[in-house]
Amino acid sequence: LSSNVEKQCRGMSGMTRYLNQVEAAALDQELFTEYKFSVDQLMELAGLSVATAVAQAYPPTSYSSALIVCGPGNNGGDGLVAARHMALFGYKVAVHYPKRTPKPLYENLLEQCCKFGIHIVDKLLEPNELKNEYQVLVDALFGFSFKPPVREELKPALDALIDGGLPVCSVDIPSGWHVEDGPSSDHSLKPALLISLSAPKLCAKDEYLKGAKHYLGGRFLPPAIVKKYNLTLPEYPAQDQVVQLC
Ligand SMILES: NC(=O)C1=CN([C@@H]2O[C@H](COP(=O)(O)OP(=O)(O)OC[C@H]3O[C@@H](n4cnc5c(N)ncnc54)[C@H](O)[C@@H]3O)[C@@H](O)[C@H]2O)[C@H](O)CC1
Ligand SMILES: [K+]
Repeated sequence: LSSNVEKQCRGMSGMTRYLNQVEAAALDQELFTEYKFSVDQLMELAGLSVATAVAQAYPPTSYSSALIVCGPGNNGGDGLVAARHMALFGYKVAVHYPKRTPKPLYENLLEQCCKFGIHIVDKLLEPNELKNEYQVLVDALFGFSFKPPVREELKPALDALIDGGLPVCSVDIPSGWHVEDGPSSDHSLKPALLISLSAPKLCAKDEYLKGAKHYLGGRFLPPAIVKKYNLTLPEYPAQDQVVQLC
């Protein structure tokens, strides 16, 4: 880390207010009920910011082939959106989406992925073989609604992220981590990059991230929500969709 980034990082962790799980869900709900956003709107901005942060940290010129592991909820939806934008950014993109929720929102996003030439991988390679196909992984398995422990059916997807030996970019929450208490065992996911969406949750504290890069994205919060939740967020540079915290 350059000394500038270190200073910024230390400064951020001192001043940032991290959300707990209940606050993250309440803020999310308020955006839909009080501020009349649709899920699609926010998911598009969230997914675009994920793709942007991944491309800044792991550019397609060096990390040309990406696998995005998507879960059954909105975190997985962010992954499907990010996949499409990453394809536009020049990555060769594959998506693994083992547990699909039958809702038009996700079905449409998946259809768009197919139409953008994204390869849908039904059966994953063994974790030790992933390196032969991909250079970077995106973890869109679980977000702020995750309750440990991971159910059996999604363990292989999580193990691929943990044991793949590739840089993992986690969307909002490193999958398998407690939203507030961070990693639960020595075999927890160790992301190389976390993209917090709208505001960091407690598990994004430096003591848990241990040197991983940390970006904030999801630039869509109404000023009144920032005030109500007493959020202390960094300024996004100019028109950027992401800001690097660490
Ligand atoms: N306000 C924002 O910043 C926005 C964030 N977005 C993203 O949405 C997720 C939260 O989405 P949600 O649908 O509430 O939940 P998850 O995706 O975290 O997961 C729910 C999904 O997972 C299953 N599940 C939960 N626990 C387990 C378990 N132990 N084992 C297996 N499966 C589990 C559960 O059954 C559900 O199916 C947030 O993090 C952001 O990424 C929005 O995109 C936009 C607004
Ligand atoms: K995740």
